[in-house]
Amino acid sequence: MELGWLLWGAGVLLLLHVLMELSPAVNFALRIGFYCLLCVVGSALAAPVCLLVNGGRTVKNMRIIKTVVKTFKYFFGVRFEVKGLENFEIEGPAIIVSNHQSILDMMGLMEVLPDDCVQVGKKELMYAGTVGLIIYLGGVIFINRKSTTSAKMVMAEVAKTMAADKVKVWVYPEGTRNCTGDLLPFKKGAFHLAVQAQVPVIPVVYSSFTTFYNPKKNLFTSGKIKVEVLPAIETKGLTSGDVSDLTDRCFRTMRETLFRLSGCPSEAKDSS
Ligand SMILES: CCCCCCCC/C=C\CCCCCCCC(=O)SCCNC(=O)CCNC(=O)[C@H](O)C(C)(C)COP(=O)(O)OP(=O)(O)OC[C@H]1O[C@@H](n2cnc3c(N)ncnc32)[C@H](O)[C@@H]1OP(=O)(O)O
Ligand SMILES: CCCCCCCC/C=C\CCCCCCCC(=O)OC[C@@H](O)COP(=O)(O)O
Repeated sequence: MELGWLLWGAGVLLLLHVLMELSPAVNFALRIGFYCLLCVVGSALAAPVCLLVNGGRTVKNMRIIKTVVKTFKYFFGVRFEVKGLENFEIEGPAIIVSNHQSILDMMGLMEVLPDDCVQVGKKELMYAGTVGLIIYLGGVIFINRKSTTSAKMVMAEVAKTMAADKVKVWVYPEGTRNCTGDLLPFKKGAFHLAVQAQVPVIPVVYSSFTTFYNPKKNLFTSGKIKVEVLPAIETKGLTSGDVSDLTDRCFRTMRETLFRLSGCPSEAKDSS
């Protein structure tokens, strides 16, 4: 009886292995599926711990979430090379802006996430089962991207509470995932927020994943991601009239850094 089960198990594993060898699409789907499974199971395990330790929705839960997510990279052979962490050492609130390539960014996010920092996320994530629950417990700010008015209202509220709660806020200013090796134009919400709260903007750039991760080509192998935390950009004294300039300045600095870290400026520019 037990031998039967063992043989079945071995058979299924062998079949999966053969399928993965034969078909890049299956290989890719299984690896991404495994990533999602890790997220779902990790969240299910972390949620009760968050509730027991911190009692509910609070940014303190991010430490627990971070501990769990930081183990994921070992399953996929993803390595991080981080520079400039000292630029996070700013007392009190700040807006952190970074590029967003894939759902895999959650690993990169947790790799460098400073204490007392919440992210801005689309509200649909709240309904992603246990992942939605853990994101809620971590204090993520949910916005409705389809309604600029309501998103702006949420962000204005955040500007008011940032100083009181002394939290940093992490925004993906591209507003969506983008895995082309270039940046999408930045939305202005993050920069309005920084100016309204008169707090610095800290750009963070992740090198392009294109060499080891490309959903269109079913590519997902091991690889190295370079991360650089750039010096803070002050916003003291800026007004809403300066937001466009601030956005452009940040965009240009981050784009240059992206190309430098990815080591293939011409290729990245071509694909834009
Ligand atoms: C234990 C195991 C666990 C495993 C599981 C892992 C869990 C990990 C745990 C935890 C991590 C959680 C991580 C979550 C990650 C989520 C990622 C996402 O979901 S990314 C998508 C959503 N994020 C964004 O979209 C933000 C960026 N977007 C913005 O900031 C936009 O600006 C937004 C949404 C506020 C408005 O977007 P518009 O599409 O309407 O575009 P615009 O051009 O920016 O705004 C239109 C006009 O409104 C003005 N405006 C915008 N914001 C304003 C403001 N606050 N005040 C005044 N005017 C404003 C602008 O200046 C513009 O006007 P003029 O064109 O310049 O005239
Ligand atoms: C028992 C419940 C069953 C529910 C199944 C839920 C499945 C969820 C599984 C895994 C999710 C893992 C992803 C972790 C969080 C990813 C955050 C993220 O990167 O969101 C994308 C968003 O930034 C941009 O959205 P779009 O590029 O505009 O789209």
